[in-house]
Amino acid sequence: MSSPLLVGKNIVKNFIDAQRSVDILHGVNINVHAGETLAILGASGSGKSTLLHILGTLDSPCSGDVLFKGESLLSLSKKQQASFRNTQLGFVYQFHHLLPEFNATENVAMPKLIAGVAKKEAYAGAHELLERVGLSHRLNHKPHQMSGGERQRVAIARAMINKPSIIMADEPTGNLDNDASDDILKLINDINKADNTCFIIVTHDHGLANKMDRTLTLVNGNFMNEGDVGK
Ligand SMILES: Nc1ncnc2c1ncn2[C@@H]1O[C@H](COP(=O)(O)OP(=O)(O)OP(=O)(O)O)[C@@H](O)[C@H]1O
Repeated sequence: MSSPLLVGKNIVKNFIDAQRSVDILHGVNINVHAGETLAILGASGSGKSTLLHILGTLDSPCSGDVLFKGESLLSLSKKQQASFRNTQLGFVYQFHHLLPEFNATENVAMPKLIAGVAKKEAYAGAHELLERVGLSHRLNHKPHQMSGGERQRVAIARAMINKPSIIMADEPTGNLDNDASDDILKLINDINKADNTCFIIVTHDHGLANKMDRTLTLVNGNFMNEGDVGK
């Protein structure tokens, strides 16, 4: 078995709530392999989003470590973590988080512009991806001029623009009807097969989860099937 791309090691997370410590993650271990699709399930409040944020360096654990290709991400400076996120990760959220005043092309190009790529090249890349997600007729539309499913496809195109090895998605179909959810699922599978992009998806949607290579369920701060180390 190849060594994992991303490892969460003994991740512990507590929040202080009304002066009382609330334990969310109790030493979670997870190995994620290049090119796999993984769903994280669990009841509301079980810590799925918290774990995803920790794996994506958007939040810090109280103890434990996160390794990417064997290197600790927690020992990086905030600036290095931001650069890691920009180049290696893509994020997709339930409510797309597109910038409302920018059109689809500009939203998709944004991570490239932030990485210092010239506008012409960034926009060309954005057009190519928007075409790939079936939105070549929506290049100049702003988020409010698009349907929920279209907005989510723009968010996926934005997550792909810097060719990340991992896309992390938090309830990517949470706000969509069945047809739009099926389109997103198909898109995720197409991208995974074509580019070998790994997907880590937090979801309540068992239909979506069951189409992933692997599902892990958080219960009482740990995975029910802990020890499952992936393909
Ligand atoms: N910044 C914070 N301060 C205090 N408590 C927090 C904070 N962030 C999350 N929590 C708590 O941690 C628990 C886990 O939250 P999290 O959002 O990770 O759960 P989840 O499994 O993703 O839930 P859902 O499925 O409802 O989105 C919740 O009880 C939440 O209230």
